[in-house]
Amino acid sequence: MKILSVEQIRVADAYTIQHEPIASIDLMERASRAFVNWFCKNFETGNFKVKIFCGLGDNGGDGLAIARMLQPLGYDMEVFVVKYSDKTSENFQINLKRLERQLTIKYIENEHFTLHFSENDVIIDALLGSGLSRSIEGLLKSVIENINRSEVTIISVDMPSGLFADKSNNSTDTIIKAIHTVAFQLPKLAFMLPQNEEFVGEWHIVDIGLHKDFIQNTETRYHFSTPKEVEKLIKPRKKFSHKGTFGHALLIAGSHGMMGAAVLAARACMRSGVGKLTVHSVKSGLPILQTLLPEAMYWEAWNSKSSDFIATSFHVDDFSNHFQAVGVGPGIGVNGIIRTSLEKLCEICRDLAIPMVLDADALNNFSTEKGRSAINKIPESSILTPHPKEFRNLIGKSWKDDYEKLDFLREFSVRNKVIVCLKGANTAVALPDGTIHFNSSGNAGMATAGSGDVLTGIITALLAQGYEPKVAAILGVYQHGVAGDRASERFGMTSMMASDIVENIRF
Ligand SMILES: NC(=O)C1=CN([C@@H]2O[C@H](COP(=O)(O)OP(=O)(O)OC[C@H]3O[C@@H](n4cnc5c(N)ncnc54)[C@H](OP(=O)(O)O)[C@@H]3O)[C@@H](O)[C@H]2O)[C@@H](O)CC1
Ligand SMILES: [K+]
Repeated sequence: MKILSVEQIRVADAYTIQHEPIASIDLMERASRAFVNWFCKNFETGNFKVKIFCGLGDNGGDGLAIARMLQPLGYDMEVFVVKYSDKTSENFQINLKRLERQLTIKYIENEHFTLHFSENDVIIDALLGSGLSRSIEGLLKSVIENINRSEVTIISVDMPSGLFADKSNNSTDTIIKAIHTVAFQLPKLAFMLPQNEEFVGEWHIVDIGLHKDFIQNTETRYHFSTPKEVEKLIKPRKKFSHKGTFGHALLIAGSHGMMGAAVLAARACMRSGVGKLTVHSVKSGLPILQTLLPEAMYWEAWNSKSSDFIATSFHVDDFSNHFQAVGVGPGIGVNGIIRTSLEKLCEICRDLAIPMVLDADALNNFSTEKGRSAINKIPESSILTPHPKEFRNLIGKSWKDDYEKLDFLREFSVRNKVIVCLKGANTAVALPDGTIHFNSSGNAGMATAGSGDVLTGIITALLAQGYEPKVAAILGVYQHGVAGDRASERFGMTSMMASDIVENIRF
């Protein structure tokens, strides 16, 4: 699903009006109806009051139409219009007249207002939507502060009022803190970013019938990977396939005391459909791995200078005609010898066109001063899976906000021609073509030790099975999240562990 900018949505709106064709006020009616349908499904009538706060633009117009539609359905309504300006939109005016025939509207015109909220109230926020052009001040600010203090359920129409859809707010800005945001047609970039979580709450999309041709033909750098879109990427298994069909993966993981990382990645790899798996790790890991994962083969770090970590001088002959994918990093440790091994490994994979996943310590080894100058050795189209701190170390600089983080992410991915999965809620998968794809699955319970190792295993398995790197990254991140969601259903977010994620992988 595309994420369009405010400007693009405005054009989509105009295009729909012209080409469907539909009158602007009727499109507003359709949008409001879509909101009402969502609302009725989620909030049955009962012992509560719905308090709608309307601004003076089209978001306010939506609010007035919503009030008109909800009242006959049995909701106890109270409608407030905040008169912060003399300017109103035409659709607002039309809907004001329509509603005045049905309900008494209360006006908030100056700072001398008092609002009373009771516990069960539900507030619908239709003060400002995508037309926000500056930080909120004055009367609107006072009203929003009052609403936020109420601690009742707040539902925002299209946008939490005061939040910019595709750029950063100032840290001191006044913004509605919604529990739910019901957005029209497409999500906004702001919804994807951790910094906005407290304002957006849980977000939902309702279809308002914006013109499909326009959306299809509009270019955007941001996408939200919906379950439907991603699940289509899974290749069905054919009846006459054999283990060779699904590739042989090599996982380079673990060190003395860090064998759990290797086990998690390896188990996830096997659960994700790889034909054969070899794990390359330290000698002391052999009994651990062979006991916990008899399905995998073991390749001992054969000339390591220390038995504690992998420091193999990789040789091309060990790879050619052997492996279809290499995943490297979980628990391997960081030092100059390991980095040299990694550089050699990158060289071999590049020469033999073996796709790679680099995670955790593989990335940390490229995050030292010397390491950073060797980043160009990572083969094109490799998949890197850092969490934000690893990414910060990799690029050697911090970002001032989540928007700048996305810029750095895109820059890094385009410059190095690699795919970067920046882990977090809505993991952002940055492709070398400059696009960023946000993931839709997963939960906060996945922020637990070993969760990243599981992802490495999943993506490595997909690469070995011949999935294109960008598909492997988007699909792998999604399936990892789905497995995490299943694990949290069973154990709860607090109690789930990375091995529960592995056991819930299902392709
Ligand atoms: N997209 C679609 O297809 C559809 C969209 N629809 C709806 O339209 C909404 C967008 O409507 P909109 O453009 O009228 O913007 P909205 O946010 O209501 O207010 C703009 C007004 O507020 C003003 N203003 C701005 N910032 C301000 C501030 N800080 N403090 C005070 N004032 C401020 C601004 O004034 P100005 O910047 O010009 O001075 C202008 O007068 C969208 O979110 C959705 O709900 C649906 O109805 C149908 C389909
Ligand atoms: K709003």
